[in-house]
Amino acid sequence: MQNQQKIRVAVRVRPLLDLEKKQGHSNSKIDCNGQEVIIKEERNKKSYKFDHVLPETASQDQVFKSCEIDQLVQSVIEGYHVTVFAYGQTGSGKTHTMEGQRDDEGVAIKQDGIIPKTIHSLFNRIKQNALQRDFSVYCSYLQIYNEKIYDLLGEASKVNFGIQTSGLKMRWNVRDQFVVENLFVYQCKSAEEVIKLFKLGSRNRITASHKLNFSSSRSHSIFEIKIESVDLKNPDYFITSKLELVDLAGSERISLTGTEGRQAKESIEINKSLMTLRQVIAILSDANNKTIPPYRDSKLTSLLKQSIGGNCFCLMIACIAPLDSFYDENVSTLQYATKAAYITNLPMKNDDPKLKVVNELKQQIKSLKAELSRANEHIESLSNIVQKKDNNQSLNGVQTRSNFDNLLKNQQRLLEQESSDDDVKKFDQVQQNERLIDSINMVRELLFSNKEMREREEQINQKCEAMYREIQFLQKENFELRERLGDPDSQSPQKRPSTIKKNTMMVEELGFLPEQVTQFQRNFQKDFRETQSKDYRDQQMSMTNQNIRAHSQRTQGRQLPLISNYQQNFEEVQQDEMTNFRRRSLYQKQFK
Ligand SMILES: Nc1ncnc2c1ncn2[C@@H]1O[C@H](COP(=O)(O)OP(=O)(O)OP(=O)(O)O)[C@@H](O)[C@H]1O
Repeated sequence: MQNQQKIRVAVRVRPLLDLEKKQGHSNSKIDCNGQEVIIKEERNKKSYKFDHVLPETASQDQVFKSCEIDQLVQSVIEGYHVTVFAYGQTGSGKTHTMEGQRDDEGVAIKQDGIIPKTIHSLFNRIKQNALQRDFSVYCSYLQIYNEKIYDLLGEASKVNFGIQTSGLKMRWNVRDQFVVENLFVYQCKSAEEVIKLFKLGSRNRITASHKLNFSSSRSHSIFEIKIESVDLKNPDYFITSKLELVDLAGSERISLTGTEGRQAKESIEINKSLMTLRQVIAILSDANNKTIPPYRDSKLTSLLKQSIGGNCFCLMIACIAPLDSFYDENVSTLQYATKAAYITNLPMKNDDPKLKVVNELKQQIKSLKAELSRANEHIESLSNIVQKKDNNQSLNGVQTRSNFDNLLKNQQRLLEQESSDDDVKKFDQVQQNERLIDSINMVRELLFSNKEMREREEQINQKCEAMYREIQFLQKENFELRERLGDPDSQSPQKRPSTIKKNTMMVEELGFLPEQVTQFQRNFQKDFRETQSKDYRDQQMSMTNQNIRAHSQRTQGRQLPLISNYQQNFEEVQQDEMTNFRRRSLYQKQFK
């Protein structure tokens, strides 16, 4: 098929770290030769080929260029979904490749990785296309930790992480497949804004130290950038696409990482979800295997369903490290990377779903019109037969559907005045007339239901637009509220919560004017500086978090009924289509 695309696979070998060199390790195990990776063990030598091979000397820039990520960004601009994910064992360099080099807090600060480079590339492309299309960019960031989903940009932070134990819910949606409910989505105007959010989320991501990695990610993370664009010349042409940048937690053997207690439990969960991912890859890569891939067995595979074996352009970056102890895991990584390269995706342009429904309905109306004109012709020929048979009756050319009533009357008259001489002839005539009357009624019903469908379509379009406006309004409201609350993200953790608490109370509960709020803020900050009590700050912090959570639930909760309304309407239209279809088949049967 024309649009089929294999998952592209790149392998990156990380260099030995200083500490590893000091410990006496050397890289005699892995060689890169063009598109080939050769991995050696004693006398064994295994060789694997990939789309891109990045040796240990490859810089972050070279990785970005060799993997042709700029082209993927262009695909997103054109309306295709794109996923880039890093895979490999713990400590193999996934986070370094995706984010860059981390500081002690786990935030990438040096050697920008794929994510920041991609964000810059995206905004450059948006600039280049700004004269043709109007773009809106939205971001969200989540982590899957111990098989639960947490919002890295919402109220889930390291500070109150323990409170959000139940995680966010995942919901099945016919169009987008699995979606996470109540995930914070931010509209961003510049690359800097997106990067700021990304860094904030990364800081909230859970990391821990173990024997193989000083700053090991304990969760899978998905940073999603959604792009909507409208053609400036043709505002009806609306496309939406998403770019998912995924940094998986690394598979790990507890015997090597030396993890215990909570970390050991994390290892088990990480390995379980990666096992499901491997199963999905193995099934999809084997054309003879007809088993249904077990996407639903883990949150990770559910959320990556569209990316692996779905409708996205997908790039997998398999990371390996040149250490003896990594040999088995490296071989396993290379084997799954080889399998992934066999998986076929079917990237599709994501035109506006609203537009799609409208086009489908237009198509349906067109085919109903064609059927109707065929029915008219049929009626006309039947009328001619009837006319010929009854010389005393003149039907005066029943030709179009506007003459249905005349036809009906004439046929009834015909029935009443039928000569009684020939009983057999009369019986035929009666039957024919009955059929004719039935068909006319049926055509009428079809016309009527067509009209109803058009009205319904119009209503749905209006509802869609209203809902869309409402969602945008809510997002804007959320964003503004956060900003008004003193941009908690840019403040130090000690200062942030109490300011938020004060602002939240003022704005939400008391309903002060903005100038009053600003004055209160100033007073409060002064009060706060004078208040040295740590207990007081802790108490304020927890109250603030509760307020933000309550507000977020309230605003996001308002979107759900709208969405369910929309779904209900959509189902009703589908029901109507079914009824129409049945009517048409009945009608066709009648004339066979
Ligand atoms: N290409 C590279 N050049 C220099 N240092 C690297 C490179 N790749 C990885 N590193 C270093 O190796 C260490 C482990 O890398 P990283 O944290 O990215 O591994 P990971 O695969 O994300 O591990 P985990 O799954 O445990 O999170 C880090 O100190 C990182 O800075």
